[in-house]
Amino acid sequence: MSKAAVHALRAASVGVRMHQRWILEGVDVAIPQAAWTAIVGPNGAGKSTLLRALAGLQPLARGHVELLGQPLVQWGRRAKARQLAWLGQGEAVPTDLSSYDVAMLGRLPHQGWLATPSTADHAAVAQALHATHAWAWRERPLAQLSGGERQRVLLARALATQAPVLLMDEPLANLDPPHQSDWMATVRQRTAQGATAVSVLHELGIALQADRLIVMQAGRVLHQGATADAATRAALEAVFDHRIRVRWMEGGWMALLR
Ligand SMILES: Nc1ncnc2c1ncn2[C@@H]1O[C@H](COP(=O)(O)OP(=O)(O)OP(=O)(O)O)[C@@H](O)[C@H]1O
Repeated sequence: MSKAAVHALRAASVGVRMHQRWILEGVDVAIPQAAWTAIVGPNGAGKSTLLRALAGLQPLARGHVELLGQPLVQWGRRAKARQLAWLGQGEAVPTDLSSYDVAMLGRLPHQGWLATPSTADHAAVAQALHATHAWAWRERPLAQLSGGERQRVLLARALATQAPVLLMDEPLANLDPPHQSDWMATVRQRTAQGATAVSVLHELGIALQADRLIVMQAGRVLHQGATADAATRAALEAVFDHRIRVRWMEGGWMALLR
């Protein structure tokens, strides 16, 4: 198979059960490389669970997931951590660590046991903290930052990994509009360089800027496809009971509340 045909991630017949309930059922998704895919849908649709399943963080009752053409379960822990960076929701992070050291945690998969960070590690951390505009407070502990500032440091940690696949669950939580825009620019820049980004988003105006959407409803994938396709935008309106309208305005697709 050519490299271009290998998906960054693929889920086949994935089912997740929790407390005697199917949370995901019969989920098939194919996520192409070098593109930004947004996972959208109402509360409780299973978006975070799908993202966790794609990251190998969610035990599956059925089906399997492949990362870059190889079953996820066959990847070694460190090898997987170098390929796949994760930004979760409300993650427990030691808040006494400085922002710089938190971002450096993203370099762990590249470092040997007890090795001091290399020049490449420091360069990756500096680049990531600049990209999220968090460099100015690199010496401050996470505990002393606001919610949005903390989120930008956690995003820097994920970016510092420099993994080809980046999974982000509600990455815009607490970010003000300029920093949402910066996040989008960073994602576009990374995907232009060949990386793959997958993000769970509630901000539909931003999700509509993604290359592709996975539209979820009640534990199933209702639709997946290019944002440019009318069928994808119709699925988005349908999954929210037509309480939103997607319209072309000022050179882009916008979601308007009804
Ligand atoms: N630990 C758990 N035990 C039982 N049910 C769970 C658990 N975690 C999530 N669920 C249920 O699984 C379903 C999907 O949850 P998930 O967090 O994936 O949805 P989501 O689409 O990300 O929602 P939201 O938009 O509200 O963040 C929900 O009905 C939720 O109540």
